[in-house]
Amino acid sequence: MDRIKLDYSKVLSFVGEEEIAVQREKATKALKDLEDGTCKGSDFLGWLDLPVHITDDELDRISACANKLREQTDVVVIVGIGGSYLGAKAVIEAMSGSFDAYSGTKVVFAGNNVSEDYLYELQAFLKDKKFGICVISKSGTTTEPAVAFRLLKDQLIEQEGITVARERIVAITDEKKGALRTMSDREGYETFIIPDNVGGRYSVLTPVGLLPVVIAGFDVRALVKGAVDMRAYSKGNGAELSATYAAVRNALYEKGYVIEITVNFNPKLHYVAEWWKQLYGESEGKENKGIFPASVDFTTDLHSMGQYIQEGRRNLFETVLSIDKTKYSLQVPCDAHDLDKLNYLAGKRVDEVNKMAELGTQLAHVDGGVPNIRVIIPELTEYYLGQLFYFYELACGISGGILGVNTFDQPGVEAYKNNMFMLLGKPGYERK
Ligand SMILES: O=P(O)(O)OC[C@H]1O[C@H](O)[C@H](O)[C@@H](O)[C@@H]1O
Repeated sequence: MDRIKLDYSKVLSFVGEEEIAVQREKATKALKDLEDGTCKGSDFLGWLDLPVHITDDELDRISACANKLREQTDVVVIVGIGGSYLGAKAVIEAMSGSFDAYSGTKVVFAGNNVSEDYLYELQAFLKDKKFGICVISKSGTTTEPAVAFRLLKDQLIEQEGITVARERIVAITDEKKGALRTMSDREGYETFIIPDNVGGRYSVLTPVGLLPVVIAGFDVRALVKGAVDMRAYSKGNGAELSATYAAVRNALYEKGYVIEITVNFNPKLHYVAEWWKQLYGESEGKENKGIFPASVDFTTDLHSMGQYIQEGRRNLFETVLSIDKTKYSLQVPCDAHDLDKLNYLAGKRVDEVNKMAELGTQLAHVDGGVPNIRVIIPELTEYYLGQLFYFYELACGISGGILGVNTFDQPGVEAYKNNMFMLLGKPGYERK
């Protein structure tokens, strides 16, 4: 098997190797603190060895539950928000055919917003369908999934009766605490546990990510294997991969490049970037510090955001998720009249056009003052996604350590919740 690679040659005209070396030294220390369990937030380091500890028995149980739901239903609604949906969504979007949604997919998502129209339309879509619910919440008390779950549970009971509804609901939550745990125990739902020492945004390789991926029909064992291999690699010299990414981005940050845009040239990676945004945004954005994580889909956004990136304020850098090999092959056809003047491309692979767009964009943006990192992914498969997740998780742990923050908490997320609870009249929040 190949491995994902990093190319940071196109940052070297913006930061010198000696500046990166300073950050590299900090990265080495941050990595050691992670491995020794002496970093800030060390109660949440369960993700470090998580892939290695996933047993065949656990995967069998996940598969059995997923297969049962697949057999009994036409649609499964994955209810969750933030870390309780983005990892699964990232894998499912990356692995699904682009038009699967139109031919009837097995998995839909809810509980990641409180849009009345979205929920209404979802309920209308599920009417008269055989559906199941996979409700995911580590805390078991998050408002968005709780509201969606209440609505969907009622609908399921109404459509199927209480006994069938109970069989079609699976909950992924804390082992002991939270409203979802209490409800699951009381109703007798099948449950899977999110370990205490794994935070939501680091939970993609727990049942939180794994169960929905199997429900959607993808190869979870390959996903785990990719992460296991990356973990094994990072125990030796391979830690360089994550440490280097962390060091380079911090060297750029020190020079005023405070926005990192993750770029893809394949729309299937859109939600990988969304997952990455939560991972880095919640981990680093605190104490008035941190790189702001943004993302764009190219070439689509070259026709909109491209202008700003090329010529706007020079405080951003790009990290391109570059896929080496496409799954399929398609050539630009020759046209006898050539009215569109495209015959110069005739016979070329569409991917060659895409690759030249990628290279052309990189050169233009570097010329325009935007440092460029490339994360090279051999192929878009579950295996390499597993590698990519672990690479980014480890790099985030290191990067937060370099920055000096507690990478594993998210105290700032509570502020809006408290206001919303007060405004909605939740008991106990009046005085706030
Ligand atoms: O899994 P839950 O407890 O429902 O949390 C879902 C998400 O919402 C929270 O507010 C946090 O900001 C996220 O880190 C978390 O992933």
